Amino acid sequence: MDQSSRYADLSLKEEDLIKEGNHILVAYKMQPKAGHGYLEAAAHFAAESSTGTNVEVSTTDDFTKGVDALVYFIDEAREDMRIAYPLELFDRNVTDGRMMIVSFLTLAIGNNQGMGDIAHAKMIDFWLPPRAIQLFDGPAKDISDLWRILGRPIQDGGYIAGTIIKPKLGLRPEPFAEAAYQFWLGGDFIKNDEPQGNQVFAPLKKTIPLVADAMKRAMDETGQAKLFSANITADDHYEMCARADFILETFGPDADKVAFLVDGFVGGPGMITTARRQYPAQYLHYHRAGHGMITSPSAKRGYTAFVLAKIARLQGASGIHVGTMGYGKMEGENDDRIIAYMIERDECQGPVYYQKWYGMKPTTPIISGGMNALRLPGFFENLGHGNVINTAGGGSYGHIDSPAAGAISLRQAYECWKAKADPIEWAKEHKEFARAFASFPHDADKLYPGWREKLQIHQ
Ligand SMILES: O=C(COP(=O)(O)O)[C@H](O)[C@H](O)COP(=O)(O)O
Ligand SMILES: [Mg+2]
Repeated sequence: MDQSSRYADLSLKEEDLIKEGNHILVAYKMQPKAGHGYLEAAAHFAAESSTGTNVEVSTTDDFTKGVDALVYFIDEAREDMRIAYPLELFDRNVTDGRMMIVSFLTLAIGNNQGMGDIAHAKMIDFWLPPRAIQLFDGPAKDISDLWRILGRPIQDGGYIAGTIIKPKLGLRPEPFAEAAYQFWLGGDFIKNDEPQGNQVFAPLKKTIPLVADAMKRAMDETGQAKLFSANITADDHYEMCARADFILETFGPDADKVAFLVDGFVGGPGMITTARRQYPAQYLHYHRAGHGMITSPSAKRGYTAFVLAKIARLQGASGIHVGTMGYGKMEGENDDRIIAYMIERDECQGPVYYQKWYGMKPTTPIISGGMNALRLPGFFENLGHGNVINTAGGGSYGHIDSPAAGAISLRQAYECWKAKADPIEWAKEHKEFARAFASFPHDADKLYPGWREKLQIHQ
């Protein structure tokens, strides 16, 4: 059945839809299956994503038609399909009238992902009108809160040197806390790796008090504040809150230095929102492990990493991983910097839409995955600033001198980039940075050929 007379209106202009502000606009890369016309398939897609199904139903009335999603633009050659979703379509909370991201996802990227006449469709961008921005929680805490704790300026407070406790699993409580202490002697921020929680060999109730003690000792030793991002991920929100409450109580007077890490992609929006609403005084760290199943450029369905990050800001993530833009071990490209810009700025051009955030707090780009001091100068150069949290697991615990030396090498890499210095020259004056060359010789060979001779290292 061709539904294009009802679910498509190509006379609608994007700029008018934006001016009027009554719709959420969504851009997809869509290809119908062979034998299906583009507009016909697009209209069916819009029907299935809003009020319709594949046949006319007798219960439809005139009001229903007023909340249809409408295809307003197609460019078949570029697989470009854009749909306007009326705001009224989206489910709102009974308790406080706010919007929920689950409703956006069930409509805009729900059933339409498994339709018989669609070969593939991937969401590449979306635009929210001012009213929708008002109706999402947004972050409660942001990077300026961390800078304040670290005693830095709350604007442009700069690079936060972090790590992930490694090995990923298999440390018992004492060695775990010792690994944390060793890094904190040189660095600012530690996060649980995303699968670390309450394994039988490292019970949370035994590990966390030791980590809190390690933090205290490291702060006494260095005279600096330290930060810990604790994983509270759990299927059951009562379990999640039990973990969070125990952690806050245990850190006691240092509880302001605790962030909560939630595995938000596998755990889902409910987990993020529960953490956001139950603990608005804590920095909320969104770990996105698993996202590659749909965001990978090789995946033709789902949505992009850019879309995921934008969703995370709406939900209230204080920070989310944005990859390493081609400088680390995970998939990514230099121009992924647009992901960081969209979540940290008050307005920004996305791949399709120009989004204004109307003062919603920013979400920190968290840079993680195979990073070390040698890779950082290029990374900062590409991004254009260093106001990020960077967690380098291997880059810290893989430093041949110590985790503290690893941490110091990261900060020196940031200082090197800020000074616009040549990394080899910088290494001559900065020992820990120099020792990163010997620690990660494959990277050194690739990024700084001839480094051995120039630094007079013979091994
Ligand atoms: O454990 C790590 C990094 O460890 P290491 O620093 O030793 O590589 C993170 O889970 C990845 O960063 C996830 O990727 P992303 O940040 O892209 O989501
Ligand atoms: Mg990890």
